[in-house]
Amino acid sequence: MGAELLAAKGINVRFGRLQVLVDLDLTVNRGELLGIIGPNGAGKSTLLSVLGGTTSPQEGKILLEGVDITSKRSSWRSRQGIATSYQIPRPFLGMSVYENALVAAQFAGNLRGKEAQQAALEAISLAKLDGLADVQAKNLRLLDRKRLEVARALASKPRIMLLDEIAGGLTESEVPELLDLVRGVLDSGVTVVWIEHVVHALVSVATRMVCLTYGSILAEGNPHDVLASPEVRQVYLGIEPDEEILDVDGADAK
Ligand SMILES: Nc1ncnc2c1ncn2[C@@H]1O[C@H](COP(=O)(O)OP(=O)(O)OP(=O)(O)O)[C@@H](O)[C@H]1O
Repeated sequence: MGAELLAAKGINVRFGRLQVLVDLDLTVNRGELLGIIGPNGAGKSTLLSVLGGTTSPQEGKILLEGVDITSKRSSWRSRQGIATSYQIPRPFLGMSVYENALVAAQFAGNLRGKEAQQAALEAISLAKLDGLADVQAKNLRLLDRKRLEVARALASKPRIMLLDEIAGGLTESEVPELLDLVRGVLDSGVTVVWIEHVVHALVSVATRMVCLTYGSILAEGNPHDVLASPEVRQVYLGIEPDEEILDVDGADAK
């Protein structure tokens, strides 16, 4: 089996007259954590939704292990192991953590009976929510809702997980806990694609990084090399090539 798990080939997406993805090629390799960064409006979420099947490209193909799945809906893709976790956690608020994971196992993962129950329990355990299994989702703090969102994706027994800005809204002290969770997902054998504006978080776990701008790939490779490249510094971080980085996270760098 080759390294390529999921691939986008020659993807073009237009919303009316706005071209959001331009002849985009992207490969996701088995076992990697591919981080995707880029300025607002670069097309990152659109790319993730094209991979997950909620947006159809006007041109191009999506391949899963070399098989063309471009015409397949997101529900079909989730049953084939492509799970998506969105920026805003949206569990069923009136259901418990366990019930939410179970529903995901049944509907996203197409699992039944004991197998679904087992998948839900394993997902809850990996997401470190064991002690909260009976708590209603509406009573969880934000970090635990994020955990639940990852648990719901895990319960479908995915091969690949697409994460869209899941660190958003967390405090600095909560981010390391989320990183531990994502590392755990990766260590369990799930390939991860993670879009994130919290770059320092992403760079600490990503095994490869892509910087997107105006719907095209500006740079890709080792995360530290990508962040250090003059093009990325200028376009994404707003730093001129000969300017020293004083405070990448602060307003001074903008
Ligand atoms: N369904 C849609 N209809 C019309 N325009 C859209 C739609 N979805 C996205 N866009 C536009 O496409 C462009 C790219 O959006 P996208 O959300 O993919 O960018 P992004 O890189 O994820 O941005 P951000 O970092 O701000 O989330 C934006 O100009 C956005 O307004």
